[in-house]
Amino acid sequence: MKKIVLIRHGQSLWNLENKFTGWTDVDLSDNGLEEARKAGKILAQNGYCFDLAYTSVLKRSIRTLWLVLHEMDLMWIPVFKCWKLNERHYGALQGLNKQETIEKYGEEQVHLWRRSVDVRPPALTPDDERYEADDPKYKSLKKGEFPLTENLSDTEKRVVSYWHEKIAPAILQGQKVIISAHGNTLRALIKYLDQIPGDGIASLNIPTGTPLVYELNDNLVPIRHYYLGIEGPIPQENIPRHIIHSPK
Ligand SMILES: O=C(O)[C@H](O)COP(=O)(O)O
Repeated sequence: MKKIVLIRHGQSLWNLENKFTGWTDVDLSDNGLEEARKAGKILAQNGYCFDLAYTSVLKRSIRTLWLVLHEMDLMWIPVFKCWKLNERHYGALQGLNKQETIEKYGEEQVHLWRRSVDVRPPALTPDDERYEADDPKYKSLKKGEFPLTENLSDTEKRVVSYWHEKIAPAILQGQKVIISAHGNTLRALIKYLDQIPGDGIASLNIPTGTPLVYELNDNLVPIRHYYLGIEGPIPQENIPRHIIHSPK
């Protein structure tokens, strides 16, 4: 049996301000910093240890990982950063307030943009200042690879390609792995691992800064999964389809 830990970054400054973030490189709020430290403590208290870590190139997930590893005294382990673990690109919604966007376009449209698997938010244009293809953190992207917007399926393709290229081979070699990433990146990975069809993933929201453990069989098929450190009943919207229980 293999065990991996997924963690969505702690609360970011734009989570706090209720703004669409996507690839905007926003840092953690004070609460997010604290969530990340708490996650590290909980993992250490529960006897977890990692050989390798994976994260995006966005500072909210990198800093979350740093704080987790710091609390676990594991800052020395190799950390691999890849844009393929970035949050879903939110196109021209990036920077807009989610509530104001609902007031302007209606609840139904915004829900489709946020949670539909195949609807893309309005695209950025390459002359938009939010189009950051020249940022050095993206110099490894091939021409045309930098997204102007993404739906969850687009995100799933890049996340799953990285899973097969890098993460799965490491797990199969027996490495203990943590992945610090983003709400929609983790929804996409869970959709793939649990083979959740179509919009079966629409109602899943991953809480910030909360370790989600996946136990996998030798073929990397999920056996069960559970959160660490949630006190009280777990809200239904936080529970991936096959969740069984949260251990004490
Ligand atoms: O990019 C964002 O705005 C958030 O990290 C995820 O937002 P969502 O819950 O609206 O998909």
